[in-house]
Amino acid sequence: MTDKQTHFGFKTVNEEEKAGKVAEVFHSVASKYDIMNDVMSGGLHRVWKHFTINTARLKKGDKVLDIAGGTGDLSRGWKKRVGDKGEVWLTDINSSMLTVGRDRLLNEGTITPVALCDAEKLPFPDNYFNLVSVAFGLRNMTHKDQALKEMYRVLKPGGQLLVLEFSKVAKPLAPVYDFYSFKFLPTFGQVIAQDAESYRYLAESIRMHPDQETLQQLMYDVGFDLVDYHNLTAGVVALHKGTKL
Ligand SMILES: C[S@@+](CC[C@H](N)C(=O)[O-])C[C@H]1O[C@@H](n2cnc3c(N)ncnc32)[C@H](O)[C@@H]1O
Repeated sequence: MTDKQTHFGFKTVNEEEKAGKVAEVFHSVASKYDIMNDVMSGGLHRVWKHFTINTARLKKGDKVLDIAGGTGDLSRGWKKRVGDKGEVWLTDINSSMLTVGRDRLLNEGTITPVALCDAEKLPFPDNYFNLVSVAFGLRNMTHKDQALKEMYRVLKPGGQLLVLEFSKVAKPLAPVYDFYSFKFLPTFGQVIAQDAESYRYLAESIRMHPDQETLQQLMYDVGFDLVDYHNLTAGVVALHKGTKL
């Protein structure tokens, strides 16, 4: 792999191709995204997100940026935490995912601003947010370091970044997890979303994502302090926390 190439699942692609390929995945799955999440994780994604929302250092009136927010699960939780005086931005690079998220929040009576934007080039001022979150999004970004730098830039001093992402599962579980990921996920994808390929990408992209310690180091490298992580479901997922001092 040259330094102008990157991973798209197990494939090596030119860097400028990756965002387009990721976009195809999420345009394709947007309408079935929520039901697929429940089926694939047996509802566990709700527990992981609940844990994330409860972990955050937030108070009423705070400002929160939900990056790669998709269908809005975290944004909804953030809005409850910060109240009507707070500000929660639901953002995503993908118009299909963002439209589903915006409509869903509006239908539930959650009024919150929405922005279509790339995490690697955030359209927000420096030192603005008390909290930035990214759930299951970092894995899909071409330049993770650039995206993390942007998250750091828009946080206020004292602000917190929360990264919820698939991670490296505990060794004894790996064979079962691999069997499930590569045999069952594409089949669920085919039956429910008529798209096996996107769910094969999901399984592959998880394997190519940095493990717990590597992501922790990446966060330190871009400037975060007090970086630690909490494994959930034996490391299927990890919640990384970092603070901008
Ligand atoms: C698996 S979904 C996660 C959605 C939501 N956060 C959740 O936890 O259910 C990943 C999201 O990342 C978004 N995404 C991928 N690359 C991105 C980028 N460079 N900037 C912003 N969003 C991105 C996709 O469009 C997609 O909506």
